[in-house]
Amino acid sequence: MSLDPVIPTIDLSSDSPEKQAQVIKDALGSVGFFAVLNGGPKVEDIDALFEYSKDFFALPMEEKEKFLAGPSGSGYTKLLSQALGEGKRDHKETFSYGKYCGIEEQPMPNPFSVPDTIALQTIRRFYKDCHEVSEKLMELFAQALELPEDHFRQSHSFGLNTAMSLIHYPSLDMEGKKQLGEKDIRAGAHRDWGTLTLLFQSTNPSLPAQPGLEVYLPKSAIYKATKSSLAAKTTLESKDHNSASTDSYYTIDSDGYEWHPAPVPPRGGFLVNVGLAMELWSSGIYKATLHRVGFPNSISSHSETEQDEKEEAGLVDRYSLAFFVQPDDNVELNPILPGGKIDYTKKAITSGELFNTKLKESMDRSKNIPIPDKSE
Ligand SMILES: O=C(O)CCC(=O)C(=O)O
Ligand SMILES: [Fe+2]
Repeated sequence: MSLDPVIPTIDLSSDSPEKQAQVIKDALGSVGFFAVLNGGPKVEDIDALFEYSKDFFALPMEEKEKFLAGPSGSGYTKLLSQALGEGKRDHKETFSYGKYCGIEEQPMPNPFSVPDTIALQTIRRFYKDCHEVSEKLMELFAQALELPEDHFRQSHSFGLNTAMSLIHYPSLDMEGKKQLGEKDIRAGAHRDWGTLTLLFQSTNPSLPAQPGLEVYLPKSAIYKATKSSLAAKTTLESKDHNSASTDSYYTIDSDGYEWHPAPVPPRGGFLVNVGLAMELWSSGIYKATLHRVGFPNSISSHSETEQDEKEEAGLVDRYSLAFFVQPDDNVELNPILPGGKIDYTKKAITSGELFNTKLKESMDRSKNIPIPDKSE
């Protein structure tokens, strides 16, 4: 079963490993994203973490500020303090768990701060399950390139560089919606930096998933994969291509790329994409694809219920959870030569150098973007 004609799906419980590796190879060689079903963390843990996330972000600012992220990025990051893409700050706040300071030592907010509580057990189990399924995926990444199965996996120590991030994209009220600027964005267009990212959305009925993630793809990849390409093309061409870049799913630019809406996997499923470290490591065979989270379109007259209308108008908060897998700092990202051998002859960039370069770039970028004052 595929959730989307363009972004393929693997089923970890029923597809053979050969099929999984083949689907992954095709997906990462073209669109850079795929969906995973029936593997990974427990559904109840995913549901619980989204509840904790909602409670944490609802706390007063002075509480959240007690956990402000330091240089490692672990902890709380305020609304509009990051700019993943060019030109605008991201309309999101995050709480990042793990990376550098170690998951055992990190100061944690309630209810994670009390030893041996269910909350702490849940977040630790979730982190461990994500790590384990990432290891399995890295084995498949290697298998698909006919490399030894531990080629990528062995460079990722448990709990060291990998971080999970609770992400909250607050809703806008009607006034905020009216003031939405052309470039306003929930997460600016970017490529991830690491090996791979697992992306979860809440499918807990009490906190419904929100669309908004879009992947920037060559039209050829989309048309090849879409069975009724003619029907798709008609839809695309009927859009106003000059409208704001964050404004629509399927925006086409002059290079023949489109923003393709990512599917929301069903309960327990998640999306996977690769970052720049994996792109370098695989000599570009696996693609780190540009993606972003936009505000939904303006209110549609087709909305059936008040809730639909609010969702479409961006009046509902969006929560997501990302597990960013990053190789250990000293790992050299030696690329693969044609024929499958690894090129050890040149000094390759290390994972730590790559991460620090990207971190500095994003910090410099956000410093140069003024904080918007919507009251003006
Ligand atoms: O929230 C999402 O769906 C995507 C977030 C993302 O791409 C990121 O934080 O790197
Ligand atoms: Fe991302």
